[in-house]
Parts: sequence; C-alpha cells; structure tokens
Amino acid sequence: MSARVAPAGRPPMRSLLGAALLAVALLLPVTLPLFQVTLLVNVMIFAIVAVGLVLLTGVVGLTSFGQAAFMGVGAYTTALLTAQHHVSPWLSLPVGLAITALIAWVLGLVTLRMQGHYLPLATIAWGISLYYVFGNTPALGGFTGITDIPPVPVLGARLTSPRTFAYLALAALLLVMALSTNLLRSRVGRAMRALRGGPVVGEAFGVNNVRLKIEVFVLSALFASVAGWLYAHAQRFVNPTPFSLAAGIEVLFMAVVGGVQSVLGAVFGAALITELREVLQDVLPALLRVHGNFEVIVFGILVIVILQFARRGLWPLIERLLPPEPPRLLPAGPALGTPTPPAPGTPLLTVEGASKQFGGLRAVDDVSFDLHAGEILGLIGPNGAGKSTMFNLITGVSAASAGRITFAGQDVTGADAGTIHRLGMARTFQHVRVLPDLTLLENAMMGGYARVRAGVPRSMLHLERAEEAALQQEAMTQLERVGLGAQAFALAGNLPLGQQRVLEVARALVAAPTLLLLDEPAAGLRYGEKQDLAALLRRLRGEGLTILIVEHDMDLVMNLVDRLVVMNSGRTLAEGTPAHVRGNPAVREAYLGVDVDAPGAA
Ligand SMILES: Nc1ncnc2c1ncn2[C@@H]1O[C@H](COP(=O)(O)OP(=O)(O)OP(=O)(O)O)[C@@H](O)[C@H]1O
Repeated sequence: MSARVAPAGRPPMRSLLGAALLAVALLLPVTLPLFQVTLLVNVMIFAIVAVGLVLLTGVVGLTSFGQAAFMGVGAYTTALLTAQHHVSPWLSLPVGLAITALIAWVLGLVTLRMQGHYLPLATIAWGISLYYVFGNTPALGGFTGITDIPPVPVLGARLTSPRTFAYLALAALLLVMALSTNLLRSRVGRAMRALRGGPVVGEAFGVNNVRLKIEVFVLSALFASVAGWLYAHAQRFVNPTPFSLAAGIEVLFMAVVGGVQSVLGAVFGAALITELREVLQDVLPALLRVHGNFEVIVFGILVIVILQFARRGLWPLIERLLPPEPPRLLPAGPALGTPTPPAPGTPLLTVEGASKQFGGLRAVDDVSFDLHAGEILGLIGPNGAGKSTMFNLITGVSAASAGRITFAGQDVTGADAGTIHRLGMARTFQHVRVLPDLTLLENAMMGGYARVRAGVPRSMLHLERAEEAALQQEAMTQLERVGLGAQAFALAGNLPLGQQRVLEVARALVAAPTLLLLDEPAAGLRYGEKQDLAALLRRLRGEGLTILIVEHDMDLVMNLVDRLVVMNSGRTLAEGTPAHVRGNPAVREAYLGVDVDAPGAA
C-alpha cells in the first residue's frame, strides 16, 4: 500500500467548519425568539424527511410523493398510542417505525420490481388515500385530528417547550445525517449510486438491484416516520393536513431546491423553504391584498428556475466555496481473501450450441467454443454478427434460447449476471459506465462489491471499517497495477475516455476474477491509447489472467490474442490462431472491403 493511503493527521478545514456550525446550532434554541425556535424545530423535522429523499431520489433516482404520508403514519401512531392509550412515546416510536416499514416494504415490493414510473404513481395514490383515511376515520379524530398528545420525557424532564424540544430534534437530525453519510460512503452507497445510471453495472458486480431499491425506499420512509413522531410531540396535536400529497410535494421541493444529491443540500433546502414560506405567507397576501396560499406558486416557479439553471440545487453553488472534502482513508488492515487462480490450460468457459432468438431473428445461431485459463480469446465479426448478444449470454445479461454455457465447472446457462460474477467473471462495458461523481478509488471499490458483505445497517453504523479498509487497499493495488494509482483521488468523470476504459479494467480486477471479459475496449480510443491498452492486456495475461475480448479493431486483436472466434450472421465462421484466421477466405469475404492484414483495419 502506498503512503497516499495513510490517514491524515490534522483535522481538515471541513471538520472545523462543521464543529463551528454545530456550536451555532446548539446555541440557537436558547438565543432565538420563541417563535423562531418553533420554526427551527420544523426545519429540523422536515430536514429529516428531505435527507431520506436524498437517498431515494438524489442518489438512487426514484421519486416518492408520499413521504409526508409516511410522516403521518409515525405521527398518528404515536398520537393514538400516547394520547388515547397512555403508552410511552419511546414505545410508540418503534411501533410507528414497524408499521411504516411494513407499508413501505409492500409498496416497494409491488412497484419496484417493474421498470418505469410505478413507484411515483403508487406514492401519489398512497399520499392521497392516507389523507382521506386519516380524515374520515372517527377513531383518528377525523379532519379535526387528535389533541392532547403528551410531551416526550427525556431523563425525567418533559419536553414541553420548543427550546428543549429543539435539542431532541437536533439530535435526531444529526443522527439521520450521520447514518446517511456513512451509508453513502459505503459498499451499499456505491451500489446505490451505480443504480442511478441503470441496473447493468450493479447486476454485473453482484448487486441485487430490486432488493436494494426496496431497502432504500423503506429507509427513507423510516426517516419520514421518525420526523412524524417528532412532529406530533412538537405540535402536541395532529390532523391530516401536514401529511397530505401537497405536503409530500413540498418536501420534494425542499430537497430539489436545496440539492437532492447531498445530505447538507437537503438540510439547507428544508431551512430555505420553511423560512421562505413563513416570509411569503406574511408578505404576499399584504402585497396582493387577497388571502391565499400564494407561496406555493412561488415555490413552483423557484423549482422550475432551479431545475433550469442549477440542476443539482443551490447547495453545490455554496459547496464550491467550501474547502474540498478530504479523501476518506481507512487504516490498513488484513487483506481480502483471494481465490486460487485455475492452472494454465484448464478449461474455464465452454459454450456448446448456444443460440439466441429475437422474434424471427437468430442473433446467435448454434455457436460453440471454449476458453482455457491463461489465454486471451478474441471474439470478432462484422457489424451485426452477434458478438454483443454472445457476450450477453456469457455474462448472464440475457438467457440463451438453446445450448449450454459452462463456467468454472458450473452450468451457468440462464443464470443471472450476479451469480455468474460471483463464480469469478468480471466485465467492462462497450459504452463506458464509470460513476463520474466518484473518485477513481471509489469506482474501483465498486468492483469488489461481491467480495465484502456489509449490508445497510452495518454500513450506516460504519461497522464495516475492516472490510472497507481491505477493499480500499485492494482497489488501490489494482489502480496501481493498471497505471492509474497517481489519480486515485481524482473524479472519474474528469478522465479522458481511454483512461475511463482502463478504470473499468481496474474495477473488474478488484473483483479478483478468473475470467476478464472486455466488450469493445478500444472503441473511441486514439491510436496511442489503443497501444497502451494492448500493452496493459498483454501484461495482465503475463500475470496469468484469462481474457475474452470482443473487439472491432483488427489491428489490436490480431496482435494481442492467442486465438480467435469469428462470427458472422450469428454463426461461427472460423476459429483458430490469428495467422490461421487471417488466411481464411470466408473471413476475408465476410470482412469485404476490410484489409484483415493491414494494421489499423477495422
Ligand atoms: N434485444 C434485441 N432485440 C432484437 N434484436 C436484437 C437485439 N439485440 C441484438 N439484436 C439483433 O441481433 C443481431 C446481432 O446483434 P449484436 O449486437 O449481437 O451484433 P454485434 O456483432 O455485436 O454487432 P456490433 O459490432 O455492431 O455491435 C443484430 O441484427 C441486432 O439487430
């Protein structure tokens, strides 16, 4: 491990700023006028809901309009149990959380298996219906609601004043912020970020995307439920209005205006919208000389303007002025266990009579070949030959219509991408799929998702330090192996395409694969970059790695691979060494107009 990964000694500027902000937050409840403290409590409560939306909407890319309704579940559960059945608020909190989790899990399970806008639609329906359930249920006080909710007891004191209650709300907000920040920096957080760009990267590295989406949806609902519990005990009464669909949309506004991709952005948005609402509710009716909720119109315009000019909300504009966040470096620990590589020459992958039918088209038609440990096999063919389809059958992205694929001694025909990956196969993508907002190191760590285990709870509590440290070390080793070690802390989005492709190789290597699959790795690269890539792949083969490469660039392939399989119109046209294939008349005909002998031929 290089010296770069040693933990920094001095407290970074950001921590000092954070400490100063915390000191201000601690002083505000005792220094502000009472009215402002009540507003501050509301800001903190809605900030908790908005942080949940950062995880769900900002990071994973799913929209929920029903977060206020989840607040309602927490609020009404505690109202009912504490005001009417004299249960302690500390007992009603877990009950509310359990009910919320169950509802969110069912909603998530039903809607998140399907692609498309089912979750937003379901949360709209949920938000509307819950409002009417609250309003029309006599046991819940109808539209008048439930009054006389008792204050929360803390260490013998009852939090009846907003000044004392503010500290409980602050503690809850800080806890939610810390848990969310830990989660976003973890193995789970990297998988969440990968989801935003579509399911394929996660699937390729062993993430159960549907399960992850449901977990994040439940988690964001739980945050809202905690906020609802706080709201009920702050107001000491509840009615359906604060938990309506309109309220759900307003929380989304908060997150979007503040910055839905960062925890601090959501908190900032909650403060801004809550304060702005207060000001506008005073100013606008006086200005217009009519009573009404005109502030909602202003919020709507604000969201449109912000989405137009600052897609990521206002927080990133402020964050630019702050000192950059230092890289999180974990102290080195025991290394990850590495599987023993198969002996050179061992059959690793066998494709027997594989076919894939798309309607009336046979994209892959009875293709057979095998691949032995330690070799580089090239899969080539003209456009539309069926190479990508074959690649997808091998990696488990799609299932073969007929035939058999065996990898590492196991029949993997029809197995999903994650299962095949866990058997020792890792891949790169034809269209580069790095996570541009993460560092090279974090991108590379994504490759080791299946080598470590921590789930949501351990990640939120940062109890996965040892395995994260080992993974970080492994990622650094692989970045150095491919020549990107010096840029480990740069953002992947700032790299030129050639290096992004190399980063994808490093990410795949972090998985400790026995077989590396490269899908057109030279596409879009300049001549020099192709040369560098070929040199890297030769070096990896020298180190014993087995590689399957699908590629268009004949020059690169002919000078790199040990053997070739040539496909045309879905069928195997030829198979053998580059010299053998080059002399094959059928191959020459298939590549009509392309000089298979010439360097740079494509
Ligand atoms: N999901 C799909 N549905 C229908 N047809 C498909 C699908 N995927 C591929 N095809 C068709 O299958 C054939 C083989 O396509 P494939 O992408 O596998 O070829 P390829 O050799 O990778 O081509 P290229 O080099 O241009 O990427 C093409 O005719 C393509 O249009």
